[in-house]
Amino acid sequence: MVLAQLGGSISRALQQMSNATVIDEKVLNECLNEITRALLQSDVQFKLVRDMQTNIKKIKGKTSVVMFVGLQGSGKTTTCTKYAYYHQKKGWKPALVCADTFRAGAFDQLKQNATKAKIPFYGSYMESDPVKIAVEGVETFKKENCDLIIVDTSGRHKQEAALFEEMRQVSEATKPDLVIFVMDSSIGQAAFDQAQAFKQSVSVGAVIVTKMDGHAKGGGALSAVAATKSPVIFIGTGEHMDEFEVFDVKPFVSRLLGMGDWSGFMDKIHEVVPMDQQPELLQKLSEGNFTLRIMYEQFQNILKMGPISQVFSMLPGFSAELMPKGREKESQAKIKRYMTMMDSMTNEGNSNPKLMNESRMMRIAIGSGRHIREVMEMLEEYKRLAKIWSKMKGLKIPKKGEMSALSRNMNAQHMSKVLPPQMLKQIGGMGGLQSLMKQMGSMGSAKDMMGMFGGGGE
Ligand SMILES: Nc1nc2c(ncn2[C@@H]2O[C@H](COP(=O)(O)OP(=O)(O)OP(=O)(O)O)[C@@H](O)[C@H]2O)c(=O)[nH]1
Repeated sequence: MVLAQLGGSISRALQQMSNATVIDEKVLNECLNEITRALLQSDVQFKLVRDMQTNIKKIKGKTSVVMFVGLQGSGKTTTCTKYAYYHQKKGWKPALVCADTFRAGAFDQLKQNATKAKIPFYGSYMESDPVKIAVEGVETFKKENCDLIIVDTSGRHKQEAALFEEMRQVSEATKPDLVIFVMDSSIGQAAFDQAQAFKQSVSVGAVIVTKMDGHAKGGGALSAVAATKSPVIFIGTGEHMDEFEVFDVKPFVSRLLGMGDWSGFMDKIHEVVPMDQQPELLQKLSEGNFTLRIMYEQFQNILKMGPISQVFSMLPGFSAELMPKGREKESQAKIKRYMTMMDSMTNEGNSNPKLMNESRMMRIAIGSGRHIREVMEMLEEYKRLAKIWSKMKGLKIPKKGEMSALSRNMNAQHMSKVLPPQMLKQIGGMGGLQSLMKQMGSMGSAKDMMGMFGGGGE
């Protein structure tokens, strides 16, 4: 098995496991068996593989201590609860410790969040020593057999010596398996220095970017990743407990580039559109040409492929608005109706929507036996889709099999143009950016393993 295949098999096995709602013995065994098979096929020594299996199983029963660090207001406390809640849903037994004695109200906030999520918490109104609270909290929850103990630490408005000293002491006393640096997506270029300062005090092993629901694109995350040499594992997308997503590099990069999820789009084209139609479709899209004909053909593909609900969501724009969930039948009928009107449009001799006027619309309506209102609705739908698909203009058409590498390279190239030069320099120029994105891309499936296997530190 070549290295790329081995990597693929392992990623798939990990991804399957991270998709599971509860990671129990069975899910873990399936994942390990899958990895074992791939390693053996790659001629890795049997003894090595067996030892790996045993070691991973041993670590699984161990309690993980995860310490959160970040500046005040970065969203640390909120993120601690989100992280705990996320893992609770996956079958973990998390607990929260509030070692933030600096901000009045921090304990109340954590207590309130934890109570809402039914997660045990520990803190004190009287004790002013964060190290003492952290140690007591971790010990208490270890005794209670919690397997994920999350320690929230103090923040400050800016990086200052007292904060870092406190963090260092808490870390030394609690010996976390993973330290997570929480950063606000809007900090921009300050991210590098900030993340580096934290990394110099404690061994940051992962980054979480908060407030991605706002206007900020989160470009600073790249600097934080470069400074801490650690992956982004989650993003915060709102104030609520479940507004928390596993980090996915493609939409993140697309957002940075302001292009929508077009690299995912390329993969989707390959899934949905028949092979022989792909080059022509991509060619037309790269010319910025989303015609009614293309819309018609994609409708045909969708209707042919069924079950419609699964296929639909694969093409950009064709999902939420055109076909709300649970109303597949209605949507299918709507598509057929649109197609009849489009047929009548072509029969009428001119299918250019730009040349549409009321009398033409009326003729199309009569020709297809529909109401003029429906013709207008269909044209509106066309405009909406054309707008989404017009983003594909200028797209380079990859050869078969080059998809991932190409989208990665293009992303890096595009990104090097939109990133502030100073940030690009910090990251290590174009070469640094490319390897950073590769690193980010390969993190996908490893992220859930981090807490689990106690990794993440240096
Ligand atoms: N919109 C949005 N708001 C968020 C997100 N994460 C946190 N917040 C909000 O950001 C504000 C600050 O969050 P906290 O969790 O209190 O910040 P903190 O970093 O713990 O602050 P200190 O405890 O003082 O260090 C709160 O109003 C949160 O509700 C997010 O992903 N999106």
